[in-house]
Amino acid sequence: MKLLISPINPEEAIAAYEGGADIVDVKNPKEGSLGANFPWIISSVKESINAGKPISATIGDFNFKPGTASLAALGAAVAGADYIKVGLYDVQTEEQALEMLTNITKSVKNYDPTKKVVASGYSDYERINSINPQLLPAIGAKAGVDVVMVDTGIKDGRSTFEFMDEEELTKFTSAIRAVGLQSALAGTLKFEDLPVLKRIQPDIIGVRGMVCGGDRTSCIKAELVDKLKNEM
Ligand SMILES: O=C[C@H](O)COP(=O)(O)O
Repeated sequence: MKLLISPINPEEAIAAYEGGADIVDVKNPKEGSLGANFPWIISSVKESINAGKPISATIGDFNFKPGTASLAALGAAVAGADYIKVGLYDVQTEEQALEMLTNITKSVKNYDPTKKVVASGYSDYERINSINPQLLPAIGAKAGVDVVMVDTGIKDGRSTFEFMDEEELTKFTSAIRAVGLQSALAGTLKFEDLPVLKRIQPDIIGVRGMVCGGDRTSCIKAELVDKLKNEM
């Protein structure tokens, strides 16, 4: 399993990097679960770790706006992100998800085919009226994305494990593997979730709150990233 850590600025990115993060994921929690940060923050995070690890950037919790999302995705790629992550938040149907992901992927890969697109659904999809993430492996494969993920849409302390149990998450990651893509799990993961995460074996786990000491509005601590990396 690779470890994706979500800093909000270069200082936190250095802590994530020094603690041993495999992917440094720039986001802006003030604008939502997968809130987008500014292009200059993405670039400065990349510089701060001297491009020592891949950079990921979230482009937002999107509604059905394929054009806006494609332009945002290109912006993140130009700013230096190696992984471009989109949240299918106010997207309800398979047709909408496919149109979003196909155009985002085209926009990113036309610019640089080595960049990776991450399609994120939400484990708490029922409370935000979003698409069921179990539909995303097939849609993601059709659209040409690289990674399919789940996170929580509402950051109120409830974990992905409260909305999807081990069996559902195993089904999700197996379906992703079966179509040749990588899987990522996130959403208020905790140290005590590590045994079940090791059984599920996603390719990537994504965290913030866990390495801030439990409060995601606090800051990332290198020693907690290091502890997590060791326990993984
Ligand atoms: O991509 C990962 C998210 O930032 C997870 O954040 P969280 O662990 O605070 O839910």
